[in-house]
Formats: sequence, structure tokens, C-alpha cells
Amino acid sequence: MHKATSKFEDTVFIEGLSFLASIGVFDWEKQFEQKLVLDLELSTDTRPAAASDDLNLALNYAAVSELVINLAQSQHHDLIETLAEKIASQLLHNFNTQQVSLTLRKPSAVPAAASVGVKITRQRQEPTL
Ligand SMILES: Nc1nc2c(c(=O)[nH]1)N=C([C@H](O)[C@@H](O)CO)CN2
Repeated sequence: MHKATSKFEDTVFIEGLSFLASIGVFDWEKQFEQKLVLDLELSTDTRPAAASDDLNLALNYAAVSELVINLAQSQHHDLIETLAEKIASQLLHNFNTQQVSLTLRKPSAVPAAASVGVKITRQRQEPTL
């Protein structure tokens, strides 16, 4: 996955987070939920957690997963681009990370394809001095 410059050089990742969500541009897609699969990388500094052996000092992947699923299931989204952008924005806002890279797949969208989706990388906007 793309790795841009970040002051945090370590990564917490989640692979293959699978959940159902109401997603799609067509009317028939608004009648039921479809499977989405997310791969996620969050930049972090793992040393404080490692030194203390304290979950409170770690970027908690369980809490990240819960936020993602709650967000995806909170309302209908037409485009996976919209949901991907919201996930990145919420993670940058709610967790101590400088950069989020994610791949969001909609495996049942194109029957002839193994999967389709989007990959994005977003960084926290630092205030300019
Ligand atoms: N770039 C995208 N292309 C398409 C999307 C999307 O979210 N992003 N969505 C659809 C339909 O919802 C499709 O999944 C139905 O099969 C089409 N193209």
C-alpha cells in the first residue's frame, strides 16, 4: 500500500474487515445490504504502547474496526468513494494517527471481477504557521 511521508513511522493495520452496508447508486441497491471488505493502515508510533504494555497508549484496532462498521451502517451511501472518504476523515479526527491508507472493496458489484473498489491515502492537515 502507498506510504507517504509521516512523522509516525509505524503502522497499525486491519486486513479484510468484512461487513454489510447499504451502498450503491441504483434503486435496487437501496433495498438490501451488500458486503464490503476493508483493508486499512494507520500510521502510528508503537513505542509508547510497547514500553508500557498498556492498551490505552496503543492505537486500538478493535476500536477502529467498531468505528468503521458503525459509520458504514449509519446511513445509505451511493458511492464507495463517499464512504471511503468519510472513514478516512473520521479516523484522522478520532485517533492519534497522521495518515490513513485504505482499500474499500465491493466484491459483488461486478460479477466478472473478483472485486472492485477504491484505494485512498489521506493525511491529517497540520495548521500552517
Ligand atoms: N467508481 C465507482 N463506480 C461505481 C460505483 C461506485 O460506488 N464507485 N457504484 C456502482 C454501482 O453502485 C454498482 O456497484 C452496482 O453494481 C457502479 N460504479
